[in-house]
Amino acid sequence: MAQYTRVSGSVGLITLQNPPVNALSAAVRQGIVDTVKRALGDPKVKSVVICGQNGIFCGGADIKEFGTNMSGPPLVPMIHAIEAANKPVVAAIEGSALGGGLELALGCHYRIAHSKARLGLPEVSLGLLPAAGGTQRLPRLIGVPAALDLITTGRHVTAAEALQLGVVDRVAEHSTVDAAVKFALSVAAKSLDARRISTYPCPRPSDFDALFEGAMQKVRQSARGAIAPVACVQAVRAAATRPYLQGMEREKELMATLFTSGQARALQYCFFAQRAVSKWNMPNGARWDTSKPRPVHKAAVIGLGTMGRGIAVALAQTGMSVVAVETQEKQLMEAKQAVSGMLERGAKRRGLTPAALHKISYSHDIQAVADVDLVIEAVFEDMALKKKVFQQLSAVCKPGTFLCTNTSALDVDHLASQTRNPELVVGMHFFAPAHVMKLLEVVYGPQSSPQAVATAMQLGKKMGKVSVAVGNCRGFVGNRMLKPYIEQAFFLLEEGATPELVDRALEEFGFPMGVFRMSDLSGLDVGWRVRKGDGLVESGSASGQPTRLREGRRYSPLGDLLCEQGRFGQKTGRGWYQYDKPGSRVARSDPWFHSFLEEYRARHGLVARRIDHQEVLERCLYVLINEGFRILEDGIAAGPEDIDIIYVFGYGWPRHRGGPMFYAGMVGLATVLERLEHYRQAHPDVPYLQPCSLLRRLVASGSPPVHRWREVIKKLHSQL
Ligand SMILES: CC/C=C/CC(=O)SCCNC(=O)CCNC(=O)[C@H](O)C(C)(C)COP(=O)(O)OP(=O)(O)OC[C@H]1O[C@@H](n2cnc3c(N)ncnc32)[C@H](O)[C@@H]1OP(=O)(O)O
Repeated sequence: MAQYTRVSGSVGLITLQNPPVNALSAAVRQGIVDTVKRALGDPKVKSVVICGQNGIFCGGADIKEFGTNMSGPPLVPMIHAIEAANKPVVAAIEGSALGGGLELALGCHYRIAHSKARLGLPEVSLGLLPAAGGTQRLPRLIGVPAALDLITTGRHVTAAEALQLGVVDRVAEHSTVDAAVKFALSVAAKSLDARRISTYPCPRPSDFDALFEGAMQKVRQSARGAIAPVACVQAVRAAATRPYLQGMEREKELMATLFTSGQARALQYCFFAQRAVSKWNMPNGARWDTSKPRPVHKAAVIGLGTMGRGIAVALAQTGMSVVAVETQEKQLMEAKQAVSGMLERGAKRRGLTPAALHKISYSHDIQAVADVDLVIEAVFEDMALKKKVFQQLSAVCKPGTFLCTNTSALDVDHLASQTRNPELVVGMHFFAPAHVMKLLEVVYGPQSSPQAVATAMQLGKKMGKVSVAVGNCRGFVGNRMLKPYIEQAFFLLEEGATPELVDRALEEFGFPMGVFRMSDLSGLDVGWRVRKGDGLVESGSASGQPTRLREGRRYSPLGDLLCEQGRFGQKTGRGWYQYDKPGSRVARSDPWFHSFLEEYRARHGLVARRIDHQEVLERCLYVLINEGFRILEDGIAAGPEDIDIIYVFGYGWPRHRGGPMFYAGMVGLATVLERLEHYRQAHPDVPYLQPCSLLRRLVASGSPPVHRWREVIKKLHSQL
């Protein structure tokens, strides 16, 4: 809806009203059409201001309407009518002007933004393009290079940057509506000839062809198969090469392809899934809206290895006081330097002074954490060591301190049992580098209090993370699903694939790195240590031939054999690939590994066969998805959205494919089930290929869309 009033005698004030973000729903669009008509027809009104209720101008088109039978007046003629008005129309931008919201403002003759407002055309992140004239007006207003940047990245700009770019005419420090009304009074009698952006010529840069070729190359590289960024470049190119109305036709044509695409559905699903995971609930009924977090003013990090350093940086950047503890003097000194460097670089990037530097105090004594509100333990991944740390923390910390562990797989309940107050213990599983990666798994056990979960979730949000609450099990959600995925990749090598082939298939699917390049980056020794701990590793050099079965299950010792040779990946300059030197990042095919693989196959009587990309994807991805269904069945994740967000934000799953569970729905659950059954028959010694009963049940109930899986899961749990 839109409210109409007349203010200051001659200004028609139109207020968009659709909480929480004044999205342009059918009712709002109708409201704008009606109120604009009223203002233009009122002889007492000499100029018009459009603003939004509750301090936010407009969050764009109503995304919930996409995929429905959209009714109500369309945006394009509505904005044209505003631009064509014979009375000045001023947009008063507070909070956000995004997508269709900014396009509406670009149709106005003037734009005034509050200094804290943010503006942008984020349609690309929803698999769309700004199709209400955004791709045609913005380049005319601010030039092609700047428009290309904003439209292809979807980034939000501050009011200051918007002013510098020429997106807005003025920035207001106090009431934007008051400033806009005052301004509207002052321009009431002025000619509008030079204020209609669609009439501007689009400036044609001298390096036109190189600019567009470069832009196209850039989006193709970074988009990894996403179609919207490519369409955005094409639409802006049309602005620079065609008259306005023809450009609008091209914009419409490109949007038509995007609007109904699977990628747009996937990206819009991700938008809502990201918001859904913040509304967490636990199997015991505790929920986000009934559990109050406790404020954290001072936090501590124990252990300043790579993870601890990143966590300390992320904590300090929230502005809170941080105590960083490392018992080894040398490591402490190195960490101090590294953390300061990270904070300084971070502040420089954001154009700030590194105030967070002074928020961190360092100590080698665990007693230093006595007065903190929350501790994050990030010592070496070793249960005995972590147990000891938790016993100490329980004795040292003031009553009520939350004790969190950054373990990536160990049993959080077991650590909780080492403390006097297990209800205060949760996992906070960060991803490396912890100050950069957006994902945080908040792991609760049966004893974790709702307040502990709420506090960890809120702290994660404060640290800029996308936090997902998950239950406690080996590897939690992300790493638990990764295990069968990696295992399949190893098996594919045994059967005839190469690391290059497997990685290419996964990278063409959209992962930034295939499984082997990723393994080289994170270090082969990490998994080796875990497998050793699990008693899976048999020494190959001693027996000459480690077996390929463990307790009746197929096992590939390939990773163990490479580790025995000291091939730990990038850090040693050798892994699944070779590198120019230790630490170098460019993976090159390694003839040594290829002959090693051939010898290995010969030794085990394995005959290499031709493996294609489809098999790589089906085996690696469907087995990971199958484990996702088991996780849902076990109640470790509350819904498919939680799993998808973990994979999109923590594991490089291509966002335009919506996350593994959404992808399964797109492929068709019956197809996933059939292919798993097929591979299970071919590999009866791989239990992970056994389709999970939830998947069978979903297929039996007609493969409902992903947003209806929770009903089936609920029914399943109530029957258990
Ligand atoms: C015809 C096709 C035309 C397309 C052009 C477009 O305009 S496409 C839409 C472009 N707009 C966007 O992409 C903006 C999306 N929204 C945001 O980025 C943020 O919500 C915000 C506006 C910056 C506000 O952020 P904040 O953190 O304050 O709130 P939330 O993100 O949690 O959102 C609050 C609730 O509002 C819902 N919501 C937000 N934007 C929209 C929208 N455009 N349409 C519908 N719903 C929207 C969001 O889902 C939250 O809902 P809850 O139910 O409370 O979870």
